[in-house]
Amino acid sequence: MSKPIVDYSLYLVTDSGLNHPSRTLLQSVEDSIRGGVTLVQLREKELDTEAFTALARQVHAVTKKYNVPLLINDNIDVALAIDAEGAHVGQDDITCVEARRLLGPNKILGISTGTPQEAQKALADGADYIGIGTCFMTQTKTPKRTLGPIGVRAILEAIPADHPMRTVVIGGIKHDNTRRTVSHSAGANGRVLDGIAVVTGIVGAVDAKVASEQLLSEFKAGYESASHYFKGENSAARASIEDVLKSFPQLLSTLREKSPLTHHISNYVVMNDTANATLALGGSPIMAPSADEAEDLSKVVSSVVLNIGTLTQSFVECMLAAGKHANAQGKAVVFDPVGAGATKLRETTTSNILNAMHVDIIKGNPGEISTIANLTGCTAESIAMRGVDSLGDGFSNPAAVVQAVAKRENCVVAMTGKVDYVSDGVRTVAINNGHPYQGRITGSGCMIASAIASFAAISPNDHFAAAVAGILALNLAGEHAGARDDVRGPGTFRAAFIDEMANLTPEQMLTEARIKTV
Ligand SMILES: Cc1ncc(COP(=O)(O)OP(=O)(O)O)c(N)n1
Ligand SMILES: Cc1nc(C(=O)O)sc1CCOP(=O)(O)O
Repeated sequence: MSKPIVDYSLYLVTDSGLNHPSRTLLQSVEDSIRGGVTLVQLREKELDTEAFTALARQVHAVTKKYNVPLLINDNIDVALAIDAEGAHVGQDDITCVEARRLLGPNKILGISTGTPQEAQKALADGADYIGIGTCFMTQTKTPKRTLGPIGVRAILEAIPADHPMRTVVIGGIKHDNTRRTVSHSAGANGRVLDGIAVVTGIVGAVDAKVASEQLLSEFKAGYESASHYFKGENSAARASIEDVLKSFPQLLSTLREKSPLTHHISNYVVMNDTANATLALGGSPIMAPSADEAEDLSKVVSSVVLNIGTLTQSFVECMLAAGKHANAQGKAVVFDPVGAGATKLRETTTSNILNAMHVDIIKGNPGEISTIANLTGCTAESIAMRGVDSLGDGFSNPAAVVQAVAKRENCVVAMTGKVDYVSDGVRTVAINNGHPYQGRITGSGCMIASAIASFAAISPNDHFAAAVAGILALNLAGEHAGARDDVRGPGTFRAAFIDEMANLTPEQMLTEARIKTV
Protein backbone atom coordinates (compact mmCIF):
# COMPACT_ATOMS: atom_id res chain seq x y z
CA MET A 1 0.00 0.00 0.00
CA SER A 2 1.31 3.48 -0.86
CA LYS A 3 1.79 6.13 1.77
CA PRO A 4 -1.52 7.82 2.64
CA ILE A 5 -1.93 11.53 2.00
CA VAL A 6 -2.28 13.10 5.39
CA ASP A 7 -4.21 16.17 6.46
CA TYR A 8 -2.34 17.37 9.58
CA SER A 9 -4.80 20.17 10.48
CA LEU A 10 -6.08 18.68 13.74
CA TYR A 11 -3.96 15.94 15.22
CA LEU A 12 -5.31 14.12 18.28
CA VAL A 13 -2.62 12.65 20.56
CA THR A 14 -4.19 10.37 23.17
CA ASP A 15 -3.55 9.83 26.86
CA SER A 16 -5.98 7.51 28.68
CA GLY A 17 -4.93 8.96 32.02
CA LEU A 18 -6.27 12.38 30.98
CA ASN A 19 -9.42 11.09 29.27
CA HIS A 20 -12.65 12.66 30.51
CA PRO A 21 -14.25 10.26 33.04
CA SER A 22 -17.65 10.43 31.34
CA ARG A 23 -16.56 8.25 28.39
CA THR A 24 -14.02 5.71 27.16
CA LEU A 25 -10.93 6.59 25.16
CA LEU A 26 -12.49 4.91 22.12
CA GLN A 27 -15.49 7.21 22.45
CA SER A 28 -13.19 10.23 22.71
CA VAL A 29 -11.42 9.17 19.52
CA GLU A 30 -14.66 8.65 17.63
CA ASP A 31 -16.28 11.88 18.90
CA SER A 32 -13.19 13.88 18.05
CA ILE A 33 -13.05 12.48 14.52
CA ARG A 34 -16.69 13.40 14.09
CA GLY A 35 -15.69 16.90 15.26
CA GLY A 36 -12.96 17.22 12.63
CA VAL A 37 -9.81 15.42 13.89
CA THR A 38 -7.78 14.51 10.80
CA LEU A 39 -5.01 12.36 12.31
CA VAL A 40 -4.73 10.28 15.51
CA GLN A 41 -1.71 9.19 17.53
CA LEU A 42 -2.11 6.51 20.16
CA ARG A 43 0.19 7.59 22.99
CA GLU A 44 -0.20 5.42 26.04
CA LYS A 45 2.67 5.59 28.51
CA GLU A 46 1.30 3.25 31.17
CA LEU A 47 0.42 0.17 29.10
CA ASP A 48 2.61 -2.89 28.50
CA THR A 49 3.11 -4.01 24.92
CA GLU A 50 0.27 -6.55 25.02
CA ALA A 51 -2.33 -4.10 26.37
CA PHE A 52 -1.02 -1.33 24.09
CA THR A 53 -1.37 -3.62 21.05
CA ALA A 54 -4.91 -4.64 22.04
CA LEU A 55 -5.98 -1.01 22.52
CA ALA A 56 -4.26 -0.03 19.28
CA ARG A 57 -6.33 -2.61 17.36
CA GLN A 58 -9.55 -1.23 18.84
CA VAL A 59 -8.61 2.37 18.10
CA HIS A 60 -7.53 1.39 14.58
CA ALA A 61 -10.96 -0.13 13.94
CA VAL A 62 -12.49 3.27 14.76
CA THR A 63 -10.02 5.38 12.75
CA LYS A 64 -10.31 3.10 9.71
CA LYS A 65 -14.09 3.54 9.74
CA TYR A 66 -13.52 7.26 9.12
CA ASN A 67 -10.46 6.90 6.90
CA VAL A 68 -8.30 8.80 9.38
CA PRO A 69 -4.66 7.64 9.69
CA LEU A 70 -3.52 6.19 13.03
CA LEU A 71 0.08 6.60 14.20
CA ILE A 72 1.64 4.80 17.17
CA ASN A 73 3.76 6.67 19.70
CA ASP A 74 7.31 5.36 20.21
CA ASN A 75 6.60 1.63 19.69
CA ILE A 76 7.42 0.60 16.12
CA ASP A 77 6.66 -3.06 16.88
CA VAL A 78 3.07 -2.20 17.80
CA ALA A 79 2.73 0.00 14.71
CA LEU A 80 3.86 -2.89 12.52
CA ALA A 81 1.82 -5.50 14.40
CA ILE A 82 -1.49 -3.71 13.81
CA ASP A 83 -0.49 -2.31 10.41
CA ALA A 84 -1.03 1.26 11.60
CA GLU A 85 -0.45 3.99 9.05
CA GLY A 86 2.71 5.10 10.84
CA ALA A 87 4.53 6.07 14.03
CA HIS A 88 5.81 9.04 16.00
CA VAL A 89 9.18 8.97 17.77
CA GLY A 90 10.90 11.36 20.19
CA GLN A 91 14.49 12.59 20.34
CA ASP A 92 15.22 10.09 23.13
CA ASP A 93 13.58 7.10 21.42
CA ILE A 94 14.69 4.86 18.56
CA THR A 95 16.39 7.04 15.93
CA CYS A 96 14.42 8.41 13.04
CA VAL A 97 16.68 6.62 10.56
CA GLU A 98 16.14 3.28 12.31
CA ALA A 99 12.38 3.88 12.61
CA ARG A 100 12.20 4.57 8.88
CA ARG A 101 14.19 1.43 8.13
CA LEU A 102 11.80 -0.69 10.21
CA LEU A 103 8.62 0.96 8.97
CA GLY A 104 9.61 1.02 5.29
CA PRO A 105 8.98 3.88 2.87
CA ASN A 106 5.18 3.79 2.86
CA LYS A 107 4.42 4.47 6.51
CA ILE A 108 4.11 7.94 7.96
CA LEU A 109 6.92 8.87 10.33
CA GLY A 110 7.00 11.85 12.65
CA ILE A 111 9.66 13.05 15.07
CA SER A 112 9.57 15.54 17.95
CA THR A 113 11.76 18.63 17.54
CA GLY A 114 12.52 21.52 19.85
CA THR A 115 15.31 23.30 17.99
CA PRO A 116 16.06 24.38 14.39
CA GLN A 117 18.98 21.93 14.39
CA GLU A 118 16.70 18.99 15.27
CA ALA A 119 14.31 20.07 12.53
CA GLN A 120 17.09 20.18 9.97
CA LYS A 121 18.28 16.74 11.03
CA ALA A 122 14.73 15.41 10.59
CA LEU A 123 14.84 16.58 6.96
CA ALA A 124 17.81 14.35 6.31
CA ASP A 125 16.58 11.42 8.41
CA GLY A 126 13.45 10.52 6.48
CA ALA A 127 10.67 11.97 8.63
CA ASP A 128 7.40 13.03 6.96
CA TYR A 129 6.54 15.59 9.61
CA ILE A 130 7.93 17.14 12.76
CA GLY A 131 6.10 17.81 16.02
CA ILE A 132 7.36 21.22 17.19
CA GLY A 133 7.23 21.67 20.94
CA THR A 134 6.79 22.33 23.69
CA CYS A 135 4.90 25.46 22.66
CA PHE A 136 3.19 26.41 25.94
CA MET A 137 3.14 25.06 29.49
CA THR A 138 1.29 21.77 29.67
CA GLN A 139 0.12 19.45 32.43
CA THR A 140 0.53 16.44 30.16
CA LYS A 141 4.29 16.17 30.56
CA THR A 142 7.11 18.17 32.06
CA PRO A 143 8.52 20.36 29.31
CA LYS A 144 12.26 20.93 28.95
CA ARG A 145 11.38 24.50 27.88
CA THR A 146 8.56 26.33 26.16
CA LEU A 147 9.06 27.82 22.71
CA GLY A 148 6.06 30.13 22.31
CA PRO A 149 4.98 31.10 18.78
CA ILE A 150 8.26 32.92 18.15
CA GLY A 151 10.34 29.83 19.02
CA VAL A 152 8.08 27.78 16.75
CA ARG A 153 8.70 30.37 14.03
CA ALA A 154 12.48 29.89 14.31
CA ILE A 155 11.99 26.17 13.66
CA LEU A 156 9.65 26.75 10.70
CA GLU A 157 12.23 29.10 9.23
CA ALA A 158 14.84 26.33 9.39
CA ILE A 159 12.82 24.29 6.87
CA PRO A 160 12.93 25.42 3.24
CA ALA A 161 9.48 26.58 2.14
CA ASP A 162 9.39 24.17 -0.81
CA HIS A 163 10.42 21.07 1.18
CA PRO A 164 7.65 18.45 1.55
CA MET A 165 8.27 18.19 5.33
CA ARG A 166 5.02 18.90 7.21
CA THR A 167 4.85 20.55 10.63
CA VAL A 168 2.55 20.47 13.65
CA VAL A 169 2.85 22.35 16.92
CA ILE A 170 2.32 20.63 20.28
CA GLY A 171 2.15 21.56 23.96
CA GLY A 172 -0.57 23.56 25.68
CA ILE A 173 -2.55 24.11 22.49
CA LYS A 174 -6.12 25.16 23.36
CA HIS A 175 -8.91 26.75 21.36
CA ASP A 176 -8.12 30.21 22.77
CA ASN A 177 -4.43 30.26 21.80
CA THR A 178 -4.57 28.32 18.52
CA ARG A 179 -5.26 31.21 16.18
CA ARG A 180 -2.46 33.41 17.44
CA THR A 181 -0.03 30.50 17.66
CA VAL A 182 -0.63 29.61 14.03
CA SER A 183 -0.67 33.14 12.64
CA HIS A 184 2.25 34.44 14.72
CA SER A 185 4.51 31.46 14.19
CA ALA A 186 4.46 31.78 10.40
CA GLY A 187 8.02 32.08 9.14
CA ALA A 188 9.49 34.86 7.04
CA ASN A 189 10.05 32.12 4.43
CA GLY A 190 6.26 31.85 4.11
CA ARG A 191 6.03 28.59 6.06
CA VAL A 192 2.84 28.21 8.06
CA LEU A 193 2.14 25.31 10.47
CA ASP A 194 0.29 22.43 8.81
CA GLY A 195 -1.53 21.51 11.97
CA ILE A 196 -1.95 21.51 15.72
CA ALA A 197 -1.42 18.44 17.92
CA VAL A 198 -3.58 18.32 21.02
CA VAL A 199 -3.96 16.00 24.04
CA THR A 200 -5.99 17.49 26.94
CA GLY A 201 -7.76 20.08 24.80
CA ILE A 202 -9.60 17.12 23.24
CA VAL A 203 -9.49 13.98 25.42
CA GLY A 204 -10.02 16.01 28.60
CA ALA A 205 -12.84 18.15 27.18
CA VAL A 206 -16.40 17.63 28.38
CA ASP A 207 -17.45 17.17 24.75
CA ALA A 208 -14.62 15.95 22.49
CA LYS A 209 -16.62 16.62 19.31
CA VAL A 210 -17.38 20.24 20.16
CA ALA A 211 -13.80 20.80 21.36
CA SER A 212 -12.48 19.42 18.08
CA GLU A 213 -14.83 21.58 16.02
CA GLN A 214 -13.62 24.69 17.87
CA LEU A 215 -9.95 23.77 17.55
CA LEU A 216 -10.25 23.06 13.83
CA SER A 217 -12.08 26.28 13.16
CA GLU A 218 -9.46 28.27 15.13
CA PHE A 219 -6.66 26.48 13.29
CA LYS A 220 -8.21 27.35 9.94
CA ALA A 221 -8.65 31.00 10.97
CA GLY A 222 -5.01 31.24 12.08
CA TYR A 223 -3.85 29.54 8.89
CA GLU A 224 -5.92 31.92 6.77
CA SER A 225 -4.54 34.98 8.57
CA ALA A 226 -0.97 33.78 8.14
CA SER A 227 -1.48 32.84 4.50
CA HIS A 228 -3.20 36.15 3.79
CA TYR A 229 -0.30 38.02 5.37
CA PHE A 230 2.23 36.22 3.22
CA LYS A 231 0.16 36.41 0.06
CA GLY A 232 -0.01 40.19 0.25
CA GLU A 233 2.99 41.05 2.31
CA ASN A 234 5.85 38.69 1.55
CA SER A 235 9.02 40.48 0.72
CA ALA A 236 8.84 39.65 -2.99
CA ALA A 237 5.34 41.15 -3.20
CA ARG A 238 6.04 44.25 -1.10
CA ALA A 239 5.84 47.44 -3.14
CA SER A 240 8.82 49.78 -2.71
CA ILE A 241 8.32 52.75 -0.41
CA GLU A 242 8.56 55.07 -3.44
CA ASP A 243 5.70 53.18 -5.14
CA VAL A 244 3.66 53.22 -1.94
CA LEU A 245 3.97 57.02 -1.70
CA LYS A 246 3.05 57.43 -5.35
CA SER A 247 -0.12 55.38 -4.79
CA PHE A 248 -1.57 57.78 -2.18
CA PRO A 249 -3.56 60.12 -4.47
CA GLN A 250 -5.28 57.11 -6.01
CA LEU A 251 -5.90 55.56 -2.58
CA LEU A 252 -7.65 58.70 -1.34
CA SER A 253 -9.73 58.98 -4.53
CA THR A 254 -10.77 55.33 -4.25
CA LEU A 255 -11.61 55.76 -0.57
CA ARG A 256 -13.97 58.61 -1.47
CA GLU A 257 -15.47 56.70 -4.35
CA LYS A 258 -16.08 53.48 -2.40
CA SER A 259 -16.73 54.99 1.03
CA PRO A 260 -15.88 51.74 2.88
CA LEU A 261 -17.79 50.87 6.02
CA THR A 262 -15.64 50.50 9.13
CA HIS A 263 -16.87 48.92 12.34
CA HIS A 264 -15.75 50.99 15.33
CA ILE A 265 -15.67 49.72 18.84
CA SER A 266 -14.44 53.05 20.04
CA ASN A 267 -14.51 54.81 23.40
CA TYR A 268 -17.08 57.14 24.93
CA VAL A 269 -14.73 60.13 24.85
CA VAL A 270 -13.98 60.09 21.12
CA MET A 271 -16.83 58.15 19.54
CA ASN A 272 -18.41 61.21 17.94
CA ASP A 273 -15.10 62.63 16.70
CA THR A 274 -13.94 59.33 15.19
CA ALA A 275 -17.27 58.92 13.39
CA ASN A 276 -17.05 62.46 12.00
CA ALA A 277 -13.40 62.07 11.01
CA THR A 278 -14.23 58.87 9.13
CA LEU A 279 -17.05 60.62 7.28
CA ALA A 280 -14.98 63.72 6.54
CA LEU A 281 -12.22 61.70 4.95
CA GLY A 282 -14.73 59.87 2.76
CA GLY A 283 -15.43 56.63 4.61
CA SER A 284 -18.50 55.41 6.49
CA PRO A 285 -18.39 54.57 10.18
CA ILE A 286 -20.64 52.28 12.17
CA MET A 287 -20.25 52.64 15.91
CA ALA A 288 -21.50 49.32 17.26
CA PRO A 289 -20.21 48.23 20.67
CA SER A 290 -22.37 45.12 21.12
CA ALA A 291 -20.90 41.62 20.74
CA ASP A 292 -24.27 40.39 19.50
CA GLU A 293 -23.87 42.37 16.27
CA ALA A 294 -20.25 41.49 15.61
CA GLU A 295 -20.80 38.47 13.37
CA ASP A 296 -23.44 40.12 11.18
CA LEU A 297 -21.37 43.28 10.86
CA SER A 298 -18.22 41.38 9.93
CA LYS A 299 -19.95 40.34 6.70
CA VAL A 300 -20.71 43.90 5.58
CA VAL A 301 -17.91 46.08 6.94
CA SER A 302 -14.50 46.42 5.32
CA SER A 303 -12.41 46.81 8.46
CA VAL A 304 -12.64 47.04 12.24
CA VAL A 305 -11.17 49.43 14.80
CA LEU A 306 -10.69 48.13 18.34
CA ASN A 307 -10.10 50.99 20.78
CA ILE A 308 -9.66 50.22 24.49
CA GLY A 309 -9.98 53.85 25.66
CA THR A 310 -12.96 53.41 27.98
CA LEU A 311 -12.98 49.77 29.00
CA THR A 312 -16.03 47.89 30.17
CA GLN A 313 -16.65 44.16 30.15
CA SER A 314 -19.12 44.50 27.28
CA PHE A 315 -16.63 46.55 25.21
CA VAL A 316 -14.06 43.80 25.74
CA GLU A 317 -16.50 41.06 24.72
CA CYS A 318 -17.43 43.02 21.62
CA MET A 319 -13.80 43.64 20.64
CA LEU A 320 -12.93 39.96 21.00
CA ALA A 321 -15.97 38.90 18.95
CA ALA A 322 -15.48 41.60 16.29
CA GLY A 323 -11.81 40.76 15.86
CA LYS A 324 -12.42 37.03 15.50
CA HIS A 325 -15.24 37.50 13.01
CA ALA A 326 -13.20 40.05 11.05
CA ASN A 327 -10.36 37.50 10.84
CA ALA A 328 -12.76 34.85 9.63
CA GLN A 329 -14.06 37.21 6.94
CA GLY A 330 -10.58 38.42 5.97
CA LYS A 331 -11.33 42.02 7.05
CA ALA A 332 -8.53 44.19 8.46
CA VAL A 333 -8.30 44.63 12.24
CA VAL A 334 -6.81 47.91 13.50
CA PHE A 335 -5.95 47.89 17.20
CA ASP A 336 -5.64 51.13 19.16
CA PRO A 337 -4.37 50.08 22.61
CA VAL A 338 -5.23 53.39 24.30
CA GLY A 339 -3.35 53.69 27.60
CA ALA A 340 -2.28 50.05 27.33
CA GLY A 341 0.18 50.19 30.23
CA ALA A 342 -1.82 52.54 32.47
CA THR A 343 -3.72 49.86 34.40
CA LYS A 344 -3.68 46.10 34.89
CA LEU A 345 -7.07 45.80 33.13
CA ARG A 346 -5.79 47.60 30.03
CA GLU A 347 -2.66 45.50 30.00
CA THR A 348 -4.61 42.24 30.33
CA THR A 349 -7.10 43.32 27.68
CA THR A 350 -4.27 44.21 25.32
CA SER A 351 -2.78 40.76 25.85
CA ASN A 352 -6.14 39.05 25.41
CA ILE A 353 -6.80 40.89 22.15
CA LEU A 354 -3.36 40.05 20.75
CA ASN A 355 -3.81 36.40 21.78
CA ALA A 356 -7.34 35.94 20.53
CA MET A 357 -7.02 37.22 16.98
CA HIS A 358 -4.67 38.32 14.27
CA VAL A 359 -4.31 42.09 14.51
CA ASP A 360 -3.31 43.59 11.15
CA ILE A 361 -2.27 47.06 12.29
CA ILE A 362 -1.35 48.28 15.77
CA LYS A 363 -1.49 52.06 16.21
CA GLY A 364 -0.23 53.58 19.42
CA ASN A 365 1.87 56.26 21.07
CA PRO A 366 5.36 55.38 22.32
CA GLY A 367 4.07 54.34 25.75
CA GLU A 368 1.46 52.00 24.27
CA ILE A 369 3.92 50.48 21.82
CA SER A 370 6.38 50.04 24.66
CA THR A 371 3.77 48.11 26.65
CA ILE A 372 3.09 45.86 23.68
CA ALA A 373 6.80 45.32 23.16
CA ASN A 374 7.14 44.22 26.77
CA LEU A 375 3.99 42.07 26.75
CA THR A 376 5.06 40.19 23.65
CA GLY A 377 8.60 39.65 24.87
CA CYS A 378 10.10 41.99 22.33
CA THR A 379 13.45 43.30 23.49
CA ALA A 380 12.67 46.93 22.95
CA GLU A 381 13.49 49.84 25.19
CA SER A 382 10.78 50.78 27.71
CA ILE A 383 9.46 54.10 28.78
CA ALA A 384 7.17 55.03 31.62
CA MET A 385 3.40 55.40 31.23
CA ARG A 386 0.97 57.63 33.04
CA GLY A 387 -2.72 58.02 32.20
CA VAL A 388 -3.45 57.43 28.55
CA ASP A 389 -0.86 59.86 27.20
CA SER A 390 2.67 58.90 26.47
CA LEU A 391 5.45 60.65 28.31
CA GLY A 392 7.98 62.51 26.20
CA ASP A 393 9.18 61.32 22.85
CA GLY A 394 9.86 57.82 24.09
CA PHE A 395 12.58 55.84 22.41
CA SER A 396 16.11 56.73 21.44
CA ASN A 397 15.69 54.64 18.28
CA PRO A 398 11.95 54.62 17.53
CA ALA A 399 12.37 53.17 14.03
CA ALA A 400 14.13 50.09 15.41
CA VAL A 401 11.38 49.60 18.00
CA VAL A 402 8.46 49.73 15.55
CA GLN A 403 10.34 47.44 13.20
CA ALA A 404 11.06 44.92 15.97
CA VAL A 405 7.46 44.85 17.20
CA ALA A 406 6.10 44.60 13.65
CA LYS A 407 8.40 41.68 12.91
CA ARG A 408 7.53 39.91 16.11
CA GLU A 409 3.78 40.40 15.77
CA ASN A 410 3.68 39.74 12.01
CA CYS A 411 1.73 42.93 11.48
CA VAL A 412 2.11 46.63 10.75
CA VAL A 413 2.98 48.92 13.65
CA ALA A 414 2.29 52.67 13.54
CA MET A 415 3.73 54.74 16.37
CA THR A 416 2.40 58.29 16.52
CA GLY A 417 4.12 61.30 18.09
CA LYS A 418 5.86 64.48 16.96
CA VAL A 419 7.34 62.29 14.26
CA ASP A 420 5.29 59.21 13.33
CA TYR A 421 6.92 55.87 12.55
CA VAL A 422 5.40 53.00 10.57
CA SER A 423 6.89 49.58 9.88
CA ASP A 424 5.81 46.21 8.57
CA GLY A 425 9.03 44.65 9.82
CA VAL A 426 10.79 45.26 6.51
CA ARG A 427 9.76 48.70 5.28
CA THR A 428 10.03 51.50 7.86
CA VAL A 429 9.27 55.19 7.40
CA ALA A 430 9.21 58.36 9.45
CA ILE A 431 6.42 60.88 8.75
CA ASN A 432 7.26 64.48 9.52
CA ASN A 433 3.86 66.07 8.88
CA GLY A 434 1.30 67.30 11.40
CA HIS A 435 0.47 70.26 13.66
CA PRO A 436 1.10 70.73 17.40
CA TYR A 437 -2.63 71.33 18.00
CA GLN A 438 -3.26 67.67 17.16
CA GLY A 439 -1.65 66.86 20.50
CA ARG A 440 -3.84 69.37 22.33
CA ILE A 441 -7.25 67.94 21.50
CA THR A 442 -8.54 64.62 22.73
CA GLY A 443 -9.04 61.86 20.18
CA SER A 444 -6.63 62.93 17.46
CA GLY A 445 -4.79 59.60 17.79
CA CYS A 446 -8.09 57.70 17.74
CA MET A 447 -9.08 59.59 14.57
CA ILE A 448 -5.82 58.45 13.00
CA ALA A 449 -6.77 54.82 13.77
CA SER A 450 -10.11 55.44 12.03
CA ALA A 451 -8.36 56.89 8.98
CA ILE A 452 -5.99 53.91 8.89
CA ALA A 453 -8.97 51.54 9.01
CA SER A 454 -10.61 53.31 6.06
CA PHE A 455 -7.41 53.09 4.04
CA ALA A 456 -6.91 49.43 5.08
CA ALA A 457 -10.28 48.69 3.49
CA ILE A 458 -9.01 50.21 0.24
CA SER A 459 -5.58 48.60 0.47
CA PRO A 460 -6.30 45.11 1.87
CA ASN A 461 -3.05 43.61 0.59
CA ASP A 462 -0.74 46.34 1.78
CA HIS A 463 -1.57 47.45 5.30
CA PHE A 464 1.74 49.30 5.50
CA ALA A 465 0.52 51.62 2.73
CA ALA A 466 -2.81 51.98 4.56
CA ALA A 467 -1.17 52.95 7.84
CA VAL A 468 1.16 55.52 6.26
CA ALA A 469 -1.69 56.98 4.16
CA GLY A 470 -4.01 57.22 7.18
CA ILE A 471 -1.45 59.08 9.29
CA LEU A 472 -0.41 61.34 6.42
CA ALA A 473 -3.99 62.29 5.53
CA LEU A 474 -4.81 63.39 9.07
CA ASN A 475 -1.48 65.13 9.57
CA LEU A 476 -2.01 67.14 6.40
CA ALA A 477 -5.52 68.04 7.56
CA GLY A 478 -3.91 69.10 10.87
CA GLU A 479 -1.39 71.32 9.08
CA HIS A 480 -4.08 72.91 6.93
CA ALA A 481 -6.36 73.51 9.92
CA GLY A 482 -3.55 74.89 12.08
CA ALA A 483 -2.63 77.40 9.36
CA ARG A 484 -6.16 78.83 9.11
CA ASP A 485 -6.77 82.41 10.29
CA ASP A 486 -10.02 81.42 11.97
CA VAL A 487 -8.25 78.84 14.18
CA ARG A 488 -7.39 80.56 17.44
CA GLY A 489 -6.83 77.57 19.73
CA PRO A 490 -7.61 73.87 20.26
CA GLY A 491 -11.40 74.41 20.23
CA THR A 492 -11.57 76.08 16.84
CA PHE A 493 -8.84 73.74 15.62
CA ARG A 494 -11.03 70.70 16.39
CA ALA A 495 -13.77 71.83 14.00
CA ALA A 496 -11.30 73.03 11.37
CA PHE A 497 -9.41 69.73 11.59
CA ILE A 498 -12.53 67.80 10.53
CA ASP A 499 -13.25 70.36 7.76
CA GLU A 500 -9.74 70.00 6.40
CA MET A 501 -10.04 66.20 6.29
CA ALA A 502 -12.93 66.72 3.90
CA ASN A 503 -11.03 69.40 1.93
CA LEU A 504 -7.85 67.33 1.49
CA THR A 505 -7.09 66.71 -2.18
CA PRO A 506 -5.48 63.56 -3.58
CA GLU A 507 -2.64 65.67 -5.04
CA GLN A 508 -1.76 67.11 -1.62
CA MET A 509 -1.13 63.52 -0.45
CA LEU A 510 1.75 63.52 -2.93
CA THR A 511 3.05 67.08 -2.96
CA GLU A 512 2.95 67.86 0.77
CA ALA A 513 4.16 64.56 2.23
CA ARG A 514 7.38 64.74 4.25
CA ILE A 515 8.12 61.04 4.57
CA LYS A 516 11.50 59.39 4.61
CA THR A 517 12.71 55.82 4.74
CA VAL A 518 14.52 54.97 7.98
C1 LIG B 1 2.95 15.24 17.27
C2 LIG B 1 3.80 14.93 18.44
N1 LIG B 1 4.81 15.74 18.73
C3 LIG B 1 5.59 15.49 19.79
C4 LIG B 1 5.35 14.40 20.58
C5 LIG B 1 6.22 14.08 21.74
O1 LIG B 1 6.85 12.86 21.53
P1 LIG B 1 8.04 12.39 22.49
O2 LIG B 1 9.12 13.40 22.39
O3 LIG B 1 8.34 11.00 22.12
O4 LIG B 1 7.41 12.45 23.90
P2 LIG B 1 6.30 11.49 24.43
O5 LIG B 1 5.14 11.54 23.53
O6 LIG B 1 6.94 10.15 24.44
O7 LIG B 1 5.97 12.01 25.79
C6 LIG B 1 4.28 13.58 20.25
N2 LIG B 1 3.99 12.49 20.96
N3 LIG B 1 3.52 13.86 19.17
C1 LIG C 1 2.98 14.76 24.15
C2 LIG C 1 3.65 16.05 24.15
N1 LIG C 1 4.83 16.27 23.50
C3 LIG C 1 5.27 17.50 23.67
C4 LIG C 1 6.53 18.02 23.13
O1 LIG C 1 6.92 19.13 23.47
O2 LIG C 1 7.13 17.31 22.33
S1 LIG C 1 4.26 18.46 24.63
C5 LIG C 1 3.18 17.16 24.81
C6 LIG C 1 1.95 17.25 25.61
C7 LIG C 1 0.83 17.93 24.87
O3 LIG C 1 -0.29 17.83 25.66
P1 LIG C 1 -1.38 18.98 25.75
O4 LIG C 1 -1.99 19.13 24.44
O5 LIG C 1 -2.35 18.45 26.78
O6 LIG C 1 -0.69 20.19 26.28
